[in-house]
Amino acid sequence: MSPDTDLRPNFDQPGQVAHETIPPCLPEDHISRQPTLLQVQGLVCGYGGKGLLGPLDFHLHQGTFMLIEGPNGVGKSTLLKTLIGLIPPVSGRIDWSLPADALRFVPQTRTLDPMLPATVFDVLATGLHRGRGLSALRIRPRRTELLEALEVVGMAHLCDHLFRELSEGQKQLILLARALLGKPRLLLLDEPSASMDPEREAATIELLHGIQQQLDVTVMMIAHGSALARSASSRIMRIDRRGHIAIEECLKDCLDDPHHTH
Ligand SMILES: Nc1ncnc2c1ncn2[C@@H]1O[C@H](COP(=O)(O)OP(=O)(O)OP(=O)(O)O)[C@@H](O)[C@H]1O
Repeated sequence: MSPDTDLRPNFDQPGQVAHETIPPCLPEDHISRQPTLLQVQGLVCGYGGKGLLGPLDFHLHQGTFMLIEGPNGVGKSTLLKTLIGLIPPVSGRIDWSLPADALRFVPQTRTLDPMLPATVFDVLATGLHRGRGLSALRIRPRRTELLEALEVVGMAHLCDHLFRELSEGQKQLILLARALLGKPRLLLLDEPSASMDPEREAATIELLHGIQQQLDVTVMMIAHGSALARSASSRIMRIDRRGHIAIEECLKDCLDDPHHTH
């Protein structure tokens, strides 16, 4: 992130966070003129060769804020994990046109080891690891760099605390700070505000919206029924109980996309 760009929302004064909807600021035809970062064709996601979701066809332009909604258990997390290669697709194609290290995934905190003997600093430092194995762990992070990322989410005071002793909402903010290290071009977030109070949730979505608008970072985020998240979004993917998707364009610019409903 550019040090000149102050995206800090009102984390310190939660009572003053505005709850009005966030106006989409991009010009109407701006997004469809942006490069396509992701093209998905006939994708079926699932486990052990058995389909859970799909077939899905959609694309993602740079600069999009895409919200993914759907009932529990339909496969939203499975979809994100399949897109980033953590789960092999049952069938179909996933074509990224940006390097893997430009993507950052923010998992649900409940998927993490509750006994993890790491401080917030340690967890954040893993956001700088590149490559595989022990060589990836030998990185010596600069404390100031990590503190700057923590300041963006209002958590710098927790830098030396044990990660496992934080609240779930605080953990979510730490994982978000970790995702902001380096220069991500795409953030994939699995319910980043699930455990947050309304003020923190509003500040987090305001922060993500600011990152998307000012740094041209593309966002793909799972969230359950958040009106604020909807208002920040330029596309909403709804997954129904049969594993089918419908994509709503919140700006008129993408309506020429032949894959926009399924
Ligand atoms: N490793 C796995 N092996 C087999 N099945 C799995 C695995 N992980 C998840 N599932 C199953 O896949 C289905 C979809 O799970 P997933 O977590 O993707 O749903 P979701 O839509 O993200 O749900 P929620 O909104 O509750 O987070 C669930 O029935 C789940 O039990």
